[in-house]
Amino acid sequence: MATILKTKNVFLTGGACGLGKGFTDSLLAAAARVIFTDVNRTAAEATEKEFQDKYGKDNVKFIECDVTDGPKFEETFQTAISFLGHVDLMVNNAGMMVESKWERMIDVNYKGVVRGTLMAVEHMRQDKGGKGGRIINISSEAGLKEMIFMPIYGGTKHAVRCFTSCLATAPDVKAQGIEYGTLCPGPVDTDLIRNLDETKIRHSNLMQPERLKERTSSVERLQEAFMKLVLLEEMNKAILYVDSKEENFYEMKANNLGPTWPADSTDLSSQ
Ligand SMILES: NC(=O)c1ccc[n+]([C@@H]2O[C@H](COP(=O)([O-])OP(=O)(O)OC[C@H]3O[C@@H](n4cnc5c(N)ncnc54)[C@H](O)[C@@H]3O)[C@@H](O)[C@H]2O)c1
Ligand SMILES: CCCCC[C@H](O)/C=C/C=C\C/C=C\C/C=C\CCCC(=O)O
Repeated sequence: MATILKTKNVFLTGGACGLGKGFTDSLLAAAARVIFTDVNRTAAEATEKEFQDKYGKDNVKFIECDVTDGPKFEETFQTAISFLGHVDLMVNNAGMMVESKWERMIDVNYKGVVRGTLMAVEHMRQDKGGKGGRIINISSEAGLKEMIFMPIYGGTKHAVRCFTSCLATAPDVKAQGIEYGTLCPGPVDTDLIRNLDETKIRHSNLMQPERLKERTSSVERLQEAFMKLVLLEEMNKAILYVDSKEENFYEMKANNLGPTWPADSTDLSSQ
């Protein structure tokens, strides 16, 4: 795997725990170099040490940064560029699911992803002197369907999917030399879905823990799906939906989800 990674210099948000930690592990195992951020310093420092021992000190570094803090996020991204030379894979993963903290959740889950994406685009775009690259944003099954338990979380995840797919189908995408992909996991066994009470989701009395358990994937399964996305020969417009019930992953393309307007504006760029 080490030799076929197109993108080796990675910036990932929310890498201390859960999926972000899993994705970082898989990228490092494939010989990438990763800078990851998080707000949880204690967990992140333990993760940094674990990965530095496993993959070498020069290959992974943690920088404390909250994705809702614009100036700090910008400064952290510039530090990452100095450390790596350039960033060619941006993974906007940091997220939370606490319906009662809905303003914070919109800031983290949507504004944090938009901020990270726009920063990476400015750095990567070949039509402005960059080297190109890939941007993967983490949405959710709740970004594809309406889930009564999580209307605001789901709204942020629909927004992430829509935003990413709009950029992927824009007329200047080829000139930018950037590919945009979205990962949409169903429930995964991380802290995000533990202790689901009324502060975290709505109608928690209707949530049947055994049914949730049946539908829950392991972090390892999501690592496999993530690497499938990373290793696609052509990734632009890909939306990878991971359902725990199926053996396979569902790969969709941005404009397979429904009509877009214009139908696909990337076609307009060649006219
Ligand atoms: N676990 C699931 O069922 C599931 C399903 C679909 C999508 N997702 C998405 O996957 C992503 C990762 O979630 P997870 O399940 O690993 O959750 P998690 O809670 O285990 O990990 C999230 C990480 O993000 C960090 N983080 C939170 N707010 C941050 C901020 N403002 N700035 C920087 N870092 C921050 C946390 O400290 C934590 O380390 C999220 O975007 C989540 O919405 C999770
Ligand atoms: C409550 C799980 C939160 C997971 C959030 C994550 O982003 C993924 C969401 C995708 C689907 C979650 C939707 C519903 C939960 C699944 C099964 C619950 C079964 C509920 C029941 O029938 O009791």
